[in-house]
Amino acid sequence: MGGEAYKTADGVAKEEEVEVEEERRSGEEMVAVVDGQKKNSTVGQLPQPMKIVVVGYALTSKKIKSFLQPKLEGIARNKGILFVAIDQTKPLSDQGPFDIVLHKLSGKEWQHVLEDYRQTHPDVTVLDPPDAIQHVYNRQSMLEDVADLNLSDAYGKVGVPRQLVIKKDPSSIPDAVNSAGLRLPLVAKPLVAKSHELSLAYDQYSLKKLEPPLVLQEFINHGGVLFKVYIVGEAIKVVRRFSLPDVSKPELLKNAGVFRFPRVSCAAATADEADLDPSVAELPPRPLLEKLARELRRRLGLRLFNLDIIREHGSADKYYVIDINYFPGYGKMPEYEHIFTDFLLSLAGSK
Ligand SMILES: Nc1ncnc2c1ncn2[C@@H]1O[C@H](COP(=O)(O)OP(=O)(O)OP(=O)(O)O)[C@@H](O)[C@H]1O
Ligand SMILES: O=P(O)(O)O[C@H]1[C@H](O)[C@@H](O)[C@H](OP(=O)(O)O)[C@@H](OP(=O)(O)O)[C@H]1O
Ligand SMILES: [Mg+2]
Ligand SMILES: [Mg+2]
Repeated sequence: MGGEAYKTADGVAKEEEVEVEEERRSGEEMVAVVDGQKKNSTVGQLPQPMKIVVVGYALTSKKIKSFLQPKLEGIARNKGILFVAIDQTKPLSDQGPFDIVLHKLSGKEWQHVLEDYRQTHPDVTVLDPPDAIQHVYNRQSMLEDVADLNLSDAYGKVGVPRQLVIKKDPSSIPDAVNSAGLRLPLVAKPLVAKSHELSLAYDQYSLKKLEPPLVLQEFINHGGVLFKVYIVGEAIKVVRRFSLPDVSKPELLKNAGVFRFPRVSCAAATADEADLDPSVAELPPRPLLEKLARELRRRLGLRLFNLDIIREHGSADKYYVIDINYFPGYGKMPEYEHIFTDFLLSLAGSK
């Protein structure tokens, strides 16, 4: 467990209200000094000791840049959360002690390190368990839980596009697609979700040009806008993003071949301020998303992920989950600094 800190007498650190000029740390003890005085404002009351939550992180430099922004670190510090970089060249057990380990790194070796650490440190929350992350790093297993859930209620129906997995032999693809009865156009995605080389195939014979292992997914017209549903523990935020445009029947007949879209989703701009057809822009109903997120959190065993959801164009309530990402770009999620730090506090508090 981390050490203790003294915070405002009401125990709540409000970074907009108080400006922390200096923080003095001695060992694991942290004292917030505000306006030159220890923040112990309520006359006649002793300051409330507050635990420091120590979060060890193992992230790529790209992720550190997009996620661990100064604003997040500042808000975290004011709430008594300390982010500490994990040194991968040293044994994990010799570092810390941590309350939480936050990670997004690849490699079998790192997975084993974490699995061992979870066994020997059951009191530390590892965000998230490596095996649960592996499950969504494969585009076949990724959507299985959504399909099994088969969510359908008064607010809408949530499914997944029909898809086929091709492990090898590209020459077999046209027949495999035909036998499975998949409708063109098809989106081809690398089986390993960490790769983002997406293609759109307009005719059956061009499918031979694709490079397995991949999944072939039916393209669903959705008005060119998708919903990114960010999940942080129990919190949910939805944003709109521009997406691939609809493919009309004449266009499908007119075109042939495979069109490649490297990193298409990363290039996609926000559509939150765009002047859109209201039937396309309308966000999925909140109760539907709450139910979906709650179920997936449990089934996937993940607390940090996002869902890419599209609504079939012309339908009011038919939704498809097309992608699930572990520890996505939270830097693009509105208010993530507050949501994420509150989540970390809730984890520490629930122990
Ligand atoms: N089945 C589909 N129907 C229609 N459009 C799709 C479909 N699958 C993917 N797309 C489009 O292609 C984009 C990329 O697909 P997807 O989200 O699966 O890839 P990704 O590389 O995993 O993305 P991310 O960067 O979100 O991880 C989507 O954002 C969407 O615009
Ligand atoms: O938040 P969305 O739009 O879904 O996009 C994310 C991708 O899904 C993630 O895969 C990226 O993270 P990694 O580069 O760590 O895989 C992530 O990278 P980032 O955290 O550096 O922004 C994003 O590109
Ligand atoms: Mg995506
Ligand atoms: Mg993805």
